[in-house]
Amino acid sequence: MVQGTSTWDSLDMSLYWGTPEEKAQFCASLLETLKTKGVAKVKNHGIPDEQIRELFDVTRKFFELPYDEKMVAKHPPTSNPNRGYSFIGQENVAAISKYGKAEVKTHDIKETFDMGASTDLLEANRWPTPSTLPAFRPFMETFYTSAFALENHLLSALALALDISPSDLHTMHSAAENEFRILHYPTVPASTLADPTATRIAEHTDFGTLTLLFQDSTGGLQVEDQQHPGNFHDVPPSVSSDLIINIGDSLQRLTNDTFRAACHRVTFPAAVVDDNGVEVIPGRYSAAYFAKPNRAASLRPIGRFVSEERPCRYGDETAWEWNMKRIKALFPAEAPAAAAVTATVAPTAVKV
Ligand SMILES: O=C(O)CCC(=O)C(=O)O
Ligand SMILES: [Fe+2]
Repeated sequence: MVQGTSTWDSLDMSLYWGTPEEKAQFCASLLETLKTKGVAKVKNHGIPDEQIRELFDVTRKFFELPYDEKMVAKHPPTSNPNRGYSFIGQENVAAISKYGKAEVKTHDIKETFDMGASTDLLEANRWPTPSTLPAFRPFMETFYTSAFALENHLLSALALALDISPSDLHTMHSAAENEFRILHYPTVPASTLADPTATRIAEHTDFGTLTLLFQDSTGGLQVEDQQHPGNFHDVPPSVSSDLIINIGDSLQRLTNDTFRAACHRVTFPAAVVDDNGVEVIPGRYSAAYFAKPNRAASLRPIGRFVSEERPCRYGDETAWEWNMKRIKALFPAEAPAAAAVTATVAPTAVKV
């Protein structure tokens, strides 16, 4: 596979809150970028820089907690409910690469924490002991709310550009049955690069509508070129407050392939020499908010995207059925012993 760079100019979302002409201009460029690339970078999206700085601060503090404390909020050994802390090796995305058909089975070296809406009655969130990190839960809940508001603006922007009713998309996403995940890819010895099965996160598409992603300045995120499949381009970490938007499977289905889900992965950046003169691959933090249709919503393509020339390509599956099908394989039956994998982890400084 070819690796390369690509131009990633950030779209300026302040236009969305400007004059009707400016708004139309932003919506059209968002549509065009997502239609051709499956990914867009956006600045001035309304989530304040200060809140994003705090996001990375809270993320680092959570992952720096002792292992036993993170395990107070532990994710179940199965994919569902997708809530809580997953230790390194617990979830392996290679299992769902190319919809489960990937030839090379890599293993992800990452730890994650997943949560849903505090109003979600089906799946409760799992938190560390409140006294250990008092600011964690309130911050994460507040950020979830900010991300939901931004999701709704982005849905409106796409609806406007597509000339469909924004309220249809809003109704389909009204329950905020989304997931918010923070990720830590730990610092590892440079010798890890010699293992071809080691990676940060294997290539995959996300399952929902849109993913709103923030990354620190370490680098390693890559996305497949939709015009030249098989080629992956770096998504350079310009400013950590820049939002990266990915199209997910559900929006591909709802729009009958007008948008195509962005296949992406996280690879290792170049090794550096640390303060002790040891060659290491620097650690990385990121945060991903997965906006999803309501569980009960059908992913059958919206009528406007179906015509005689473009017959309906997808059936009447609900968002929940699709999610469960995709998520099922993520947690291998035999995850490696947690103690062994955490032993290699050194703290990662946030580089925003
Ligand atoms: O860490 C990243 O930048 C990407 C994470 C990701 O793709 C995911 O969790 O689905
Ligand atoms: Fe992803």
